[in-house]
Amino acid sequence: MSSLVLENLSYQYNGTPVITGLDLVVAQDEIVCLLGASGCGKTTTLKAIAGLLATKQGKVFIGGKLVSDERTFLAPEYRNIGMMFQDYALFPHLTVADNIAFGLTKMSKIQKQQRVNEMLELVHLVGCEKRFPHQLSGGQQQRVAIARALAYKPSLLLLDEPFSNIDTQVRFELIADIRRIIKNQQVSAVFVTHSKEEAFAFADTLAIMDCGKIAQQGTPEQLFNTPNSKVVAEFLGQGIYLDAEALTATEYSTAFGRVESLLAHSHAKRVGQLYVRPHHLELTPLQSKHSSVNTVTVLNRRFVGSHLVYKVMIEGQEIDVAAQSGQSFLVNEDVTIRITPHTVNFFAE
Ligand SMILES: Nc1ncnc2c1ncn2[C@@H]1O[C@H](COP(=O)(O)OP(=O)(O)OP(=O)(O)O)[C@@H](O)[C@H]1O
Repeated sequence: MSSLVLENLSYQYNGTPVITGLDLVVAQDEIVCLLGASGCGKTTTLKAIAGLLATKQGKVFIGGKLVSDERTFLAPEYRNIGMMFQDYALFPHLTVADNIAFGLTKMSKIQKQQRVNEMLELVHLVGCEKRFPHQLSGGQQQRVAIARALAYKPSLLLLDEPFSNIDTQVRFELIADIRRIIKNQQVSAVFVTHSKEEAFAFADTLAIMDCGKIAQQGTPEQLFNTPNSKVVAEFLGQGIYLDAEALTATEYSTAFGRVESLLAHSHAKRVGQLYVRPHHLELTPLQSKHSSVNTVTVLNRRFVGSHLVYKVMIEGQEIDVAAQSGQSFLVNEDVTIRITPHTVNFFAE
């Protein structure tokens, strides 16, 4: 059974549509990340799932139970969800232990103590139970927040930008840690972030939002390699578009020569654009002194530790291309560019 199902969900703020017929399925124990441009409706979707706002159009099912439709509205406290929202920070006047125990209203004192101890162990904060939030680091505070959200064993966890206040140096360690904790508790989660890197590190699947709907849902690899639309491709890639014509199921003609696809595609329309990412491009020393279609000029070079990155201009669009090992080009040097065989993203016009 799915942990969460949103069916044709819509919501408007003062007559302005924000969510428009959104469908989403979250499987048991799955961590799904809602990603999308600022203002596309991610937090609104999370609030609708939580019951922090009432959606009258569409259905919300949590653990198979209908919690919201045009006639039904179950208040947040009856939805069996744990929340880790930025606005739901820790209570500053309560100790770590009391923060974790806050939602455990139906338990005896001994049961509460046991559960708090279990949670402290889970989040590696044994010994910190008497401290107050201001006596903890940002990462430790987030661990208390996740312990509090998980303490009453919710079936679904909702996380809104939980890592945005954490220093980048420790952020990815914390993400790995919290992912481990969630997986250990076998709970499903919906997570909202602006950051692709956080989403890749934390989620099992990504759901890219656009125009109030889910444009595509899948694993990071699926979305990265086979985006179903330009919106998804652009959201995950730093690529450029090249005019192209599909010659066969695996071959395309561009101004930069023929491009081979490692995956066959069927095409209803042959004319369109290829979305080409930096790692599909290869620079080599100029093969001929006479300028050819495959010649570009190095605009800029940048050392990034393990290799050099060159900025070049292709059909009026700038793109960064990583150098092959041992290669070195100068700024203003003309070089030959090649599009290597890859799983092409072709969008017909
Ligand atoms: N209480 C409100 N009243 C009116 N409009 C609102 C309200 N809350 C949000 N909005 C608008 O609804 C749209 C979606 O907001 P939402 O916060 O869901 O977006 P988001 O994708 O989470 O954005 P961000 O990534 O910037 O946090 C935005 O245009 C926002 O200005």
